[in-house]
Amino acid sequence: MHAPIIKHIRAFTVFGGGADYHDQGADHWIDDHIATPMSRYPAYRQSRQSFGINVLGTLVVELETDTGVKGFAVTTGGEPAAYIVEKHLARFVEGRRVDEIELIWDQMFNATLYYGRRGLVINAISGVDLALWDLLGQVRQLPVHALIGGAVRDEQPFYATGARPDLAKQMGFIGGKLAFRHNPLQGTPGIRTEMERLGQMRDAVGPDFWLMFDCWMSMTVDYAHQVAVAAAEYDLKWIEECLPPDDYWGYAALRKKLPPKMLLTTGEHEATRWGFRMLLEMGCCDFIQPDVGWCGGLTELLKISALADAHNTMVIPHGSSVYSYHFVMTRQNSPFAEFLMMAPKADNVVPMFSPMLLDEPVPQNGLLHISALDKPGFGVRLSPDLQLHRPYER
Ligand SMILES: C[C@H](O)[C@H](O)[C@@H](O)[C@@H](O)C(=O)O
Ligand SMILES: [Mg+2]
Repeated sequence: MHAPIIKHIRAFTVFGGGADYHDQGADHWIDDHIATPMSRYPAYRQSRQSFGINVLGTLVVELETDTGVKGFAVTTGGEPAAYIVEKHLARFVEGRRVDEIELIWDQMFNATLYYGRRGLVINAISGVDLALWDLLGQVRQLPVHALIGGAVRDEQPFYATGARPDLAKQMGFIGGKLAFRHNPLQGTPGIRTEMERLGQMRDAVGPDFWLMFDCWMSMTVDYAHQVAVAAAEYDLKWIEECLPPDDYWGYAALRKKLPPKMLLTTGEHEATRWGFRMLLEMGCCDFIQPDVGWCGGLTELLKISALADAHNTMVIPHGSSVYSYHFVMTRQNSPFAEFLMMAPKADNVVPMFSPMLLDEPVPQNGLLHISALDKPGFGVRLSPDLQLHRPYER
């Protein structure tokens, strides 16, 4: 069968939620005193937007074939990522067949190796890769999960990340992940305050509902160890991304001295199979959490997943809407997934990349059924109401 040729790739930017989901309005739980590596500076403790967490905005990558079929994807990256797509990556995409995804990925990665390897460049490559998978699904009229081996389960359970694990339990989620809000400089008093919150949540949700802390790269090994020891009393299930992504040695040391049963997780700011090989081979964590929009896209996540499986390690992707839902449905070592509560008070379920995607599915009673992912590609459409800007039009 003749595979259509990709005639155009276009890179747009847009602000206001969506893939850059930290780009929210005021009074949102996701920007309320959450500890970060910048928390050592009091001026940057109240709001992550104050130090620029939402400075990039969303990158929208659109592909169009010579037969007029379109595919798209969104990720974090904004205008600098759009520059990389239009000025550098486009030459490896335009003129290729829609089914040359591996070849395109290899050329994009190796052509940017001298300045890429992780971060923004890999975000841009991820955006192109996800758009390629969406386009292939549109051309073949198949959902992405059917292109990568098919579902291994009928429905997928989710835990919820947000300020209200007590409400998440009522909504049917299997666990609740709280954002940690104190940093090492706030010492024991800060830990005490967090344990009061954790204890109240444990009382509210009972003994079996999972409770976790997300620490967003904000701690030292010693402080993370103190937090873990204190949180063991409340049966914290895992402590997440407590150290900077490059501190593989710190993660390995911390993991050796965590309380029994408590898991150590990380990976959302790691990239490519090589970065995750470091995490796996150095024994940094109990399971990995790649973001499919930041780690290299679906093509790379499939490689990362196989490597993790060989290490008997689960892959629980960082919340990334439909771009990870299709993936987790097809992997035995991804038995549950994350859902980020994007309602400002974390008190109801709204689509994660709202308001950018039409037909974006959400878990119902904490579960996503495979039938919710039956449309071609990733099964979503770009909202026509978006103010798209193409900064580097060719
Ligand atoms: C809730 C965390 O602070 C981050 O905002 C979140 O994006 C990420 O770390 C997560 O695991 O969901
Ligand atoms: Mg996290």
